[in-house]
Amino acid sequence: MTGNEDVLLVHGGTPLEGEIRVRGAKNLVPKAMVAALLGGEPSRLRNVPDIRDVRVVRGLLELHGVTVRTGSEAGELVLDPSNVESADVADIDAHAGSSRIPILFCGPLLHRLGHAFIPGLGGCDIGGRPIDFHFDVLRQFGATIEKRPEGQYLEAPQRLRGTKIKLPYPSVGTTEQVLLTAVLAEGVTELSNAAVEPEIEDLICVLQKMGAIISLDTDRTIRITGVDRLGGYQHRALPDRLEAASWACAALATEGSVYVHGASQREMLTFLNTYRKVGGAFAVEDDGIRFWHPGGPLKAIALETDVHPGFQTDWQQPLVVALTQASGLSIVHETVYESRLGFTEALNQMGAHIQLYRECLGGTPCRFGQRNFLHSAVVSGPTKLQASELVIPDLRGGFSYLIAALAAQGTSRVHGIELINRGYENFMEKLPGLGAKVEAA
Ligand SMILES: CC(=O)N[C@H]1[C@@H](OP(=O)(O)OP(=O)(O)OC[C@H]2O[C@@H](n3ccc(=O)[nH]c3=O)[C@H](O)[C@@H]2O)O[C@H](CO)[C@@H](O)[C@@H]1O
Ligand SMILES: C=C(OP(=O)(O)O)C(=O)O
Repeated sequence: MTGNEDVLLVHGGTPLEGEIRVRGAKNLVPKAMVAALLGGEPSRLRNVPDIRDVRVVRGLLELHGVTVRTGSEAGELVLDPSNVESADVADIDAHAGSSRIPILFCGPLLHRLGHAFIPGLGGCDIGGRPIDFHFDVLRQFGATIEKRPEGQYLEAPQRLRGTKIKLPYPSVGTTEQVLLTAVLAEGVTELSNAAVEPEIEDLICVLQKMGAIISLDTDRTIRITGVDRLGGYQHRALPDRLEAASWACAALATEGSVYVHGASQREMLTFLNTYRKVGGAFAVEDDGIRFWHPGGPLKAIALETDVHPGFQTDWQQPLVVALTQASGLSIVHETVYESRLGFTEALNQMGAHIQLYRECLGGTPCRFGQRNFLHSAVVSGPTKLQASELVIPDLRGGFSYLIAALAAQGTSRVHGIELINRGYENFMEKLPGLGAKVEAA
């Protein structure tokens, strides 16, 4: 790409047609990389996408003394944690604000070194995103935490001990925090009201391969029996169901057809049901899923985001773009993040009719109902979208703006596209491969 690397001109109005491949999940791969810190031997992770969150975690692991090299297969990483004890982490401040993953280094570093320093977190600005649950559970394991201006300093005065925890909300990150800490803690940990996203199950598989003992009950309870030592693992990361859904929405909104190699039905059941209700068509094949607009009007729906197995919040933003093309009034109730609908303002500038509400418009009152957050939307469609000047606010919002620009009439200027690299591998190559007319500004 030449010109301004961070601004993309999108000439809209052409359906996306063709094939792309999704690889390992952004929400699993960096965590499986962190898990390698717990092992006494090297680990091998396959199906690793080339995205910024992976590069950030690789840098952090290397800083902590883990040798990371590419394996013989494309997308394979070999992670060797033998030198963690002798690493010099003086430069850790440079990693502040890079992603949400550093918080998950706490348990592994406390086990290995007895202390950990966690720089300020990054990640999408879609709500307050506190980390109070993380610190509450780490204290329960026996860690002490000191807030410093540059980050958080943690110590484990003695070996961490298994404990009984009930999460106030099934937080994905906190569930992973508990898993990565409990596996080497002394005794049994019982975690109730845990998150059970497919990426968490895959992390459990990684840890079991390393020698951990973990059971998952049907009532969101996870039990972990701590062991004294873990080995390495060999694992192929589950595919990115969030990226797959984003391309599915792009096919629908542009009236095109996209075959997503690597997409897996099992982890996308809820998305696929919703896609069908909106009027999208799909065919599940051995190696992936084909998504297309079958012609005729799309249908308005009522949608509530939720923890798994509900409708994943990261699917919401791309689907909203497709809903601007559906006939009638769609209702969207975002119950996971309080500020994940702000991206709709730019869609309205493009001609969409989306009204935000503070009330819980879905069937279920959520945590945000009485708290003044614009977390429900009514999307009135269909509306013709016109090109616009767009500034990317966050990862999924950014991909959603690309979809809107591709569906719109005219040429949009999309600023901040670098943010999309955090979770969408090679999207700048995938787009022209699907017939999208895009160029650097
Ligand atoms: C890197 C990664 O995997 N990111 C995913 C992960 O984010 P992440 O792990 O950050 O999300 P959580 O599930 O923890 O957050 C869910 C809710 O819990 C709240 N909360 C969380 C922790 C805490 O200490 N206190 C607290 O109040 C959050 O503000 C939010 O309202 O799960 C989200 C929900 O599926 C996804 O949208 C993100 O893509
Ligand atoms: C919110 C997301 O990610 P993160 O937690 O990394 O900010 C996302 O993937 O949409």
